[in-house]
Amino acid sequence: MTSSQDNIYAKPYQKVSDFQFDDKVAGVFNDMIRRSVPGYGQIINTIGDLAHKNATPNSKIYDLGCSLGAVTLNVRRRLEGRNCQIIAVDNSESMIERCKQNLSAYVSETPVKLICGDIRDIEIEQASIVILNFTMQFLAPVHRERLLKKIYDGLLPGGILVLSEKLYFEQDRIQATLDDLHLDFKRANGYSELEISQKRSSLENVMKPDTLQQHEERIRAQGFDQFSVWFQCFNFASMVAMK
Ligand SMILES: C[S@@+](CC[C@H](N)C(=O)[O-])C[C@H]1O[C@@H](n2cnc3c(N)ncnc32)[C@H](O)[C@@H]1O
Ligand SMILES: O=C(O)C(=O)C[C@]1(C(=O)O)C=C[C@@H](O)C=C1
Repeated sequence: MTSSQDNIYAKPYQKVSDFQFDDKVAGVFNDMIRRSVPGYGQIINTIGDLAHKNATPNSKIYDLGCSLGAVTLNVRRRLEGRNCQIIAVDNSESMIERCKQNLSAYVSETPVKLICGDIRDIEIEQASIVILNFTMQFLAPVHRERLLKKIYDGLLPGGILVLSEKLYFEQDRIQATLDDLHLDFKRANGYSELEISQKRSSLENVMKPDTLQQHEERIRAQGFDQFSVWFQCFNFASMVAMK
């Protein structure tokens, strides 16, 4: 997957506008997410492993908030001979356009239905796996419970949800420490203090992280039988929930 280097926040802005998944972001997104989210590459690969182990024959797999298709591409390679279909959804036209190109670069027997739309509006059915990889954090908190309920209802018995999110911690020293380690990760990946602070301002109104406890309680409240964090680095985690 090609991507230019992210220098969107490198020059000073008088007023930083709210973060959007527009054409500018889509053009650098692969670089941006790899330099911003610790463990991103490992999470993508492991979602492929989870798909390989859990996708049942003739079922559907949903990649909600698919961006450039990193999850879909990895999962698609791991579904050999199972007659599955992947449904990949994003409401950013720029992301969907690029995702389409990325998917067409490889041949696969598994069909992908690419939908440009809101994940709150799409139907989920016959699913063995639903993946929300750093997407739900961008949905206003009031919409999160209904989305999880819809996912639970659309999963087949034994189906799984993979949910990756940035976390917030109520213990103030833990929050400050993990946040600082995350910022060091960004610094080590070449982001300047200006880039870090302007990106932070732009995300403030649009990305609202929950605590791990909020995630677990809300997920279990929908009926999921089993829940665990399977990956965490600083304030980024990936969870798995089983129906
Ligand atoms: C951080 S990115 C996800 C990264 C991607 N899953 C990956 O693993 O590379 C969040 C994506 O969710 C999409 N998104 C945010 N809210 C959405 C919504 N309500 N409906 C559909 N897509 C949404 C954004 O356009 C963006 O592409
Ligand atoms: O929290 C941050 O500082 C981030 O940059 C995180 C994050 C994310 O978790 O999705 C935010 C926006 C971009 O999509 C890439 C990374």
